[in-house]
Amino acid sequence: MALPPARLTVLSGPSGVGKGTVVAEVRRRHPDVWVSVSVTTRAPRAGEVDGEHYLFVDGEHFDWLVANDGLLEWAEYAGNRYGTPRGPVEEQLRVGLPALLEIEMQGARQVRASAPDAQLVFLAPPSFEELVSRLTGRGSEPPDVIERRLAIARAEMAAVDDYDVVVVNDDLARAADELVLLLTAPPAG
Ligand SMILES: Nc1nc2c(ncn2[C@@H]2O[C@H](COP(=O)(O)OP(=O)(O)O)[C@@H](O)[C@H]2O)c(=O)[nH]1
Ligand SMILES: Nc1ncnc2c1ncn2[C@@H]1O[C@H](COP(=O)(O)OP(=O)(O)O)[C@@H](O)[C@H]1O
Repeated sequence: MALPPARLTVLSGPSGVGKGTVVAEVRRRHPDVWVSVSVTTRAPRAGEVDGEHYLFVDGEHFDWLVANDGLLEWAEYAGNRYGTPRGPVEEQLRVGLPALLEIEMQGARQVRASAPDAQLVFLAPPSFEELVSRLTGRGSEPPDVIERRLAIARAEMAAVDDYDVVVVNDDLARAADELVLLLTAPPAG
């Protein structure tokens, strides 16, 4: 009997909603869940490890990856570029295993266009006020960067209908459980 096709799942949501926290919780409970490591031109934050949180590259390296079709999708976000290395995702799906991308909205749309079977999950905050408080409380960005991210967040919240599923990140454990179920759910149809 043929195995069901492996699923590509995209998790998006506004900055500060808790994408990184939910994905970390999923991996803590299920270390076997495979999550793509993106390349970015953004500078590492304190505590971020090259090759683990991101592959930190300069603009020239990023250009080279784009020119050589090395990225499955990429986007500019708040003044930096981010992209998903194509090879590891394709290999994961080729051997029949689920793959998770944690990326922003423009990238999610590119994935939808190139892989119509991909499942798009939107991680939503319990309220906009809670989003502001999480983003401010994280303390990793100066006020002007927070303002810029909140402006993008408003647009992102308005695009929720583009997604297949909405997971509300109120209770961390519940949100992580929901995401695990979605990752392993067979594709519809
Ligand atoms: N399109 C795209 N977006 C990405 C990728 N990697 C990360 N992002 C998104 O880029 C945005 C900014 O990421 P980051 O600077 O790490 O900030 P944070 O998500 O607020 O902690 C977030 O919405 C990420 O989901 C990628 O490979 N492609
Ligand atoms: N379910 C939750 N309840 C309360 N705080 C949360 C929850 N999930 C995440 N946070 C907090 O919100 C802040 C932003 O989370 P983070 O994972 O960095 O967001 P993102 O990756 O979406 O930008 C962090 O300080 C994190 O501890």
